[in-house]
Formats: sequence, C-alpha cells, structure tokens
Amino acid sequence: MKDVQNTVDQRGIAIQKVGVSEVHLPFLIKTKAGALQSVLAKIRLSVKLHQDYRGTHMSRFIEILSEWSQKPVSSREMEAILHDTLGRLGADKAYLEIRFKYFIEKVAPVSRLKSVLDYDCLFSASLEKEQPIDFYMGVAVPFTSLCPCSKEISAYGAHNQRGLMSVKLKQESGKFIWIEDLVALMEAQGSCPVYPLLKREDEKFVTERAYDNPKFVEDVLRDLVLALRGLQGIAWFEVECENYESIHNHSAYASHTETIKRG
Ligand SMILES: Nc1nc2c(ncn2[C@@H]2O[C@H](COP(=O)(O)OP(=O)(O)OP(=O)(O)O)[C@@H](O)[C@H]2O)c(=O)[nH]1
Repeated sequence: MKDVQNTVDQRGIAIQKVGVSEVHLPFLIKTKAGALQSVLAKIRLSVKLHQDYRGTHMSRFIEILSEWSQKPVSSREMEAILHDTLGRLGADKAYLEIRFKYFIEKVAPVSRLKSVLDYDCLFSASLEKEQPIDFYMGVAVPFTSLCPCSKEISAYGAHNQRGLMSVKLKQESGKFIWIEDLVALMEAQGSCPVYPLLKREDEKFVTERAYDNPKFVEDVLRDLVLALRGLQGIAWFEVECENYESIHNHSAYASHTETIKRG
C-alpha cells in the first residue's frame, strides 16, 4: 500500500503541532491518599512535523495512548508517553494534554456529612529531544463570593454568587504537587467553599461564613496569587477568577500571570 503520509511536501512549512484531539479514554490518576482514581480523560497528543513530510502517522498516537489507558498517569508517566511519542513518530517535539474531572471528598462544615465534588483538571506537557519536560497542571475550583460593597451599603443582605477560580501552574523540574493540595489552597481564598451536600445547620454556617468574609473578584485573585507565591515547587502560574454575578447578567473577571523568582 502506498504510504501517502510519507510522501514529500513541497510547501516548505513545518507544522508546529499535528496529531489527535478529543480522544476519550479511561485513565488512572494517583490520589494523595495512595489510591487510584479512574477518570474519563479527554486527550490531545501532537508532534512537530518536519516540513518535508506530507503527513504524520495518526494511528501511532492512538497506539501509544491505548497502551497507557488504565495505567496511573502523573508527570513522570506523561514524560514517558511523550518520550515514546518522540521515538515512534520520529519527531523533535511532542505535546500531551489530558483534561479530566477529578473527584475529592468534601465534609460538610457542621453536620460532617461527606460527599464528593468534581473539579476540572488539566495535565499538559511538552517534551523536546534532549530537554527536560515542561509540565503544567491546571485546576478549576468553584467557590462562593460575597460582595464587600453590597454588604457595606445595604441595610441588610449582600449579593453573593458562585465563582470559578482557575490555576494553571508550571512545576519545577523534579517537583510534585498533589491536586488535593492545590485545591485546598485555592478553596481557602473565596468567601466560602462550596459543598455538594449541606444540611440546614451547614447552610446557616456557609451563609454566615461568606457574610463574614466578603471578597471582590480582585480580592480572591490577589489572595490566590499570595498563596501561590508561597507554594514550593512551582516556576510559573496563571490565575483566572470569574464571578457569575447574581445582580448582573455578566461576570466579574480578573486574571494574572507570574514567573516565580527564587532565591
Ligand atoms: N496524516 C493524516 N492522517 C490521517 C488524516 N485523517 C486520517 N488519517 C489517518 O491515517 C491513518 C493511517 O496512516 P498511518 O498512521 O501512517 O498508518 P500506517 O501507515 O498503517 O501505520 P504506520 O506503519 O505505523 O505508519 C489512519 O489512522 C487515519 O486515521 C489526516 O488528516 N492526516
């Protein structure tokens, strides 16, 4: 059979990323408690394609990913997958992005009832021949925010809403950060965390907690930046915060990017 992908392309354009996306596979993620969580991973795996080649070999991406499905995946395994990809595709650079929902147990503040909350997570990495891996981890955390201005100027009540804070961070080479630790750090920055299961005594608690801890979207973002600066093992981060305002049909939004300078 003719190998069309391997024929020469005359246009002189190297493609920065080509591969497969929207691949769904069951993957295993290591939990901080020492277990494995089965997740539905949405995957994009791609390589840099030399200008001389007409096409990449799409089937090989699926071959590689299929071998890793149902195995634990963390930064170390991401590097192994990318290393494998470089070799099997004959590429100089490879990229892997895995998006998944991760579940963490939450304990209601007063009743102590347990439930699980889902968090959107991202593992993203690139590997270039002879270079250390670039590994990024991303987590989005929902929270409650209560407006300081509304509290100050109103005779009673204060508008409050659910917000979503997102962090994408680059790990320092050889360092490891648990999703659970990043989530805990992030959840502490809103007016109050959210919980799937709350009884009335819990509802009273979270309502009063948010009222006692009013925060603008800027407050949440700045407190998150301060907390991330204190986190060991990260070289860079990007933070986004969006409050789905309850008094508007639009959101309040803030973002910030920072490279950590050590020593
Ligand atoms: N490069 C490229 N391949 C495509 C495209 N659309 C479909 N294909 C794939 O072409 C694949 C077959 O090509 P290869 O992956 O090179 O398969 P092969 O030559 O049998 O396998 P190898 O011997 O490992 O190269 C199929 O998996 C199709 O999915 C496209 O737009 N570009």
